[in-house]
Amino acid sequence: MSATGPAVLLDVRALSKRFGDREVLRELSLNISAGELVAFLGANGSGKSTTLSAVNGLIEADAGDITIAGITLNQASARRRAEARRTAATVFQKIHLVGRRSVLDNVCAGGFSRIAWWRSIPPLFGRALREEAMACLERVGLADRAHDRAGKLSGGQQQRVAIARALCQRPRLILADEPVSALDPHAAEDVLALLQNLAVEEGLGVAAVLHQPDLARRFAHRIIGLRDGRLCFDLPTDRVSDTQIEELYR
Ligand SMILES: Nc1ncnc2c1ncn2[C@@H]1O[C@H](COP(=O)(O)OP(=O)(O)OP(=O)(O)O)[C@@H](O)[C@H]1O
Repeated sequence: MSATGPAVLLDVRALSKRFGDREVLRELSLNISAGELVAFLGANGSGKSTTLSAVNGLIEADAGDITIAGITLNQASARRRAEARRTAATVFQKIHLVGRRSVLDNVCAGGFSRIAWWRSIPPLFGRALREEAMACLERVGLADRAHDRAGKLSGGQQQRVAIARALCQRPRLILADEPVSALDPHAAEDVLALLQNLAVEEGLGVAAVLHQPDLARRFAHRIIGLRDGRLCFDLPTDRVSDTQIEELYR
């Protein structure tokens, strides 16, 4: 925390993106600070995933600036850009674990950017990486499943493993794109409670695209509402009215 408040980990300014003749993001500006979970709500096609994809580098925006942990991507050297991108770890709805490998091996994959390529084969993972991966599993409450095959775990547990893998990247920011859409209500609550805890207890910034306004209300500190690629509102959760949320989906 600086003298002026929590560190801004993500600052997006006037981000615009077109796919063909369709304007998907229209001068979108927002930020996320350390210690907060920010939910993104909006109807299908409103630009939520495109926003996160521009931040994590899966797509390139047409205009605007993205600053991650103080590094403005389009002004930085390739090395600094890579450093900024490592600071932001992404968790997807589709979990993409290697089901036949152990939970621990899957989590180790989060640390691959820090190790020599020839060490990224499970028998060659170093002890330090395995210990760090185990610590990440402890943070998500799954250390006791470290040696099980990942494919044996429930959907909710697998998403927690994916979060542990993201943590093994040593991020300051987690970008979660529909992290609970494939989960039952109980597992969804567990995953959001975990993401909230990582924000509050560990000071990470968390951006979570959600399709469940009720979960956003319960777990997010702030809600950003998008409609047709524009910001509709960006408010602390307790100041968002039901009408504002309904209007997003009309
Ligand atoms: N790679 C792409 N090529 C062409 N159009 C795309 C591409 N990615 C997204 N779009 C379009 O951009 C618009 C915004 O998509 P985006 O996935 O960001 O919306 P969203 O708010 O996340 O929606 P959803 O809730 O359905 O996931 C949609 O109309 C989508 O079809």
